[in-house]
Amino acid sequence: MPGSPAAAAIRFERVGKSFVKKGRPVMAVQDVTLEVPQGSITGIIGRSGAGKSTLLRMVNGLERPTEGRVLVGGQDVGAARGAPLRLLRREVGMIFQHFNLLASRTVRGNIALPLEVAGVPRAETRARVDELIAQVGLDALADRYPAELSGGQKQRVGIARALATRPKVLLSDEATSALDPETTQTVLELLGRINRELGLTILLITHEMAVLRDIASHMAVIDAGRIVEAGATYDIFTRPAHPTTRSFLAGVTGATLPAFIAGRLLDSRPDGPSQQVIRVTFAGTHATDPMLASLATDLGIAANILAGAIEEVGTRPFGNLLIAVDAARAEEARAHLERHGLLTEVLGHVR
Ligand SMILES: Nc1ncnc2c1ncn2[C@@H]1O[C@H](COP(=O)(O)OP(=O)(O)OP(=O)(O)O)[C@@H](O)[C@H]1O
Repeated sequence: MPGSPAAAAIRFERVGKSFVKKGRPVMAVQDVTLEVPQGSITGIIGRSGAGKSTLLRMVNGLERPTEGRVLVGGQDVGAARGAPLRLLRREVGMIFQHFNLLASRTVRGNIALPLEVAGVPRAETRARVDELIAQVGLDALADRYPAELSGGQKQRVGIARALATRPKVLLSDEATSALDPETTQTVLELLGRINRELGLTILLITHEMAVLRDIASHMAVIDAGRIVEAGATYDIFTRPAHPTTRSFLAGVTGATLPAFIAGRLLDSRPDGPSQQVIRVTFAGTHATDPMLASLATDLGIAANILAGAIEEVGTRPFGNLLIAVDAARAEEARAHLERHGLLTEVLGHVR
């Protein structure tokens, strides 16, 4: 049941976290209420310093909230101490941007580490490590040292190590930020497969919208410590409500304004004849052509197409079309498009 504690793998309840920095209090996280659905891949996006790491570190008890609670599997992480906290931490694996591998240990040795710490018998550890190595596709590299591995291979070791204690939740702190685009894709695919096959809930933080587009079913946008927008990734990509979300999206949606228009774009309508530049977004596979044709035949409004692209969020398509119409008729045109289920956003005006 959505909204019930049982459906959430992680719940943030009015969470706040303040630090003292140079003698002054800094609110890193403020009044965050958020549910991470069981079995989801949920992404939190924000700029540098927005509070992403702090939020993530409260999930495994590396930081404690100064207000509110963080619940993992219904248990209050901030209130746990000693043995119960250690048990909770075993339920929460974590992977890092810079992998955090021990240089002195082989792939096998790194993956075995959390099992050794947990006091798992040697034979059992060995069998489990073999299983993990196969799971992340590192069979040929089991006896190599981190210095002999590529970034993508190191992150696979990080993932295997994080999975060793069979956690219910995996936290990912910018896990692909240090990787090239191709390697990023292979690591994201691995995370997607683990999520599906093990039913593992993944909570990731990123500053890249493309990461969310490719693997997150749910997402939240954090700005200056506060969640400004949260929901299903597809809904947010197709109907972004907050300016911060829109500015993140501007970089990843396929349709961008041609430079010769972007350079001339005015915020408000100038005096004299002008055109309004509009972004039209359509979800699903609806074609916009008939809509533009009907703009012309029904209303006699001609639209100039400036750019267009079909995007995919997960496996669901949505389209983006940038058009310019006579500013005097623009309101009518947008109302017509909206009536037919398309979303419109005014980007500006050109003379
Ligand atoms: N241990 C700490 N002591 C003092 N201030 C801190 C501490 N940890 C974080 N902060 C401050 O809290 C705010 C949020 O930091 P946080 O690292 O959570 O942001 P972030 O979104 O993860 O940024 P980045 O992407 O750069 O890592 C920043 O102003 C940061 O300086």
